[in-house]
Amino acid sequence: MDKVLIRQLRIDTVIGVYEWEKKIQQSLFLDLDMAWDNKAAAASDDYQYALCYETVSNRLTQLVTEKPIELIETVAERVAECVLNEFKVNWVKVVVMKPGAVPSAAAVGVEIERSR
Ligand SMILES: Nc1nc2c(c(=O)[nH]1)N=C([C@H](O)[C@@H](O)CO)CN2
Repeated sequence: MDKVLIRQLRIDTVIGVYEWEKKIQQSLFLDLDMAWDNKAAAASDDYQYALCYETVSNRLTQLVTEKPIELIETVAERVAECVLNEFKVNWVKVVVMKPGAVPSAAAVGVEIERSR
């Protein structure tokens, strides 16, 4: 299966369940695997057939920062829903990592796969 990938997309936003977290911005890091047939884009060398990782990244940054969210599970679900519905992707894997949330861990996170 062909894919378009986004790695370590940093999004600074209000995220967390605790009161102190609602007053600060923290970084999330997103990895996305998006099923996409890359043959047409490669054969034609034409951008119109490509799934634009820049457009997706910008949209996801807007989506995640538009209002405070408590759980990273919610972030992952909203991101997956957006990619499936707005970009006509049929399958997506989303990893959301929150570095620093557990001081003794490099990062903690969630991973989901969704399809339509
Ligand atoms: N499964 C989850 N567990 C926790 C979350 C979360 O989003 N998903 N969030 C927190 C706190 O916000 C934490 O990150 C503060 O350090 C705790 N557990």
